[in-house]
Amino acid sequence: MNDELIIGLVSISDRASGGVYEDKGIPALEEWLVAALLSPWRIETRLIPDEQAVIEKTLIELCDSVGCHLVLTTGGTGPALRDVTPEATLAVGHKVMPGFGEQMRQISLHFVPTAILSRQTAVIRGKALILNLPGQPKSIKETLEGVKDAGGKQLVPGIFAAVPYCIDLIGGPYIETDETVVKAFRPKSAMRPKAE
Ligand SMILES: Nc1ncnc2c1ncn2[C@@H]1O[C@H](COP(=O)(O)OP(=O)(O)OP(=O)(O)O)[C@@H](O)[C@H]1O
Ligand SMILES: Nc1nc2c(c(=O)[nH]1)N[C@H]1C(S)=C(S)[C@@H](COP(=O)(O)O)O[C@H]1N2
Repeated sequence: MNDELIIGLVSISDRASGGVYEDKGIPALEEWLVAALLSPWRIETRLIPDEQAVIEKTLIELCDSVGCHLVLTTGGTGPALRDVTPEATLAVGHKVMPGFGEQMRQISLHFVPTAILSRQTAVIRGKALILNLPGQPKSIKETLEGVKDAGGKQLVPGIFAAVPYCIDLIGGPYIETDETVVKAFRPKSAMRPKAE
């Protein structure tokens, strides 16, 4: 089916990939996507260590060979010596998309003061959008969905709000979301009537 969104999920963790602890990154990403996406999608997953060459090779394979439209990474974006996910992402990108990292830090500051230690970025490689998310499994939902008050009112939009239109612009499938999880923003001219 050619309107199916192919999503690469990459968990970058020395300890999870080495079997020291169970990987919670990929399950957290998948669980969030199940709740958020209404249009057809499938995932390709990779669990790898914090090695720049391995991260670059994995991102290139997912974009160029698997044909992912969207690649979400988790982990390796802090200041520690082995945290090199942003460097690998920038090395394989054709265009830098700095707004995603800026928005993630805005969101995360509502949860932790150490959000300023995060170096998440995003790039376009060919027809794929690659997005870095923080490593803490709970931060995946926080950054994708944004900040809501106790009544569910959106205070700061999540970064996923901008993903469907970005994928439209790079020639990928039309993504529809569950608005109670995340509302996709598109200009009126780019909206399609909702499927009944
Ligand atoms: N894939 C994962 N599964 C479960 N917990 C994780 C995972 N990645 C990170 N975490 C948790 O989030 C914290 C911050 O993530 P970060 O990417 O900075 O990991 P780290 O401290 O560099 O260690 P490692 O690369 O070995 O996971 C970790 O210390 C760990 O508690
Ligand atoms: N939403 C959210 N963002 C967050 C965090 C968090 O707990 N929640 N942790 C911060 C911390 S402590 C660090 S070091 C950076 C980088 O995280 P990473 O190395 O796990 O990718 O993300 C930050 N962003």
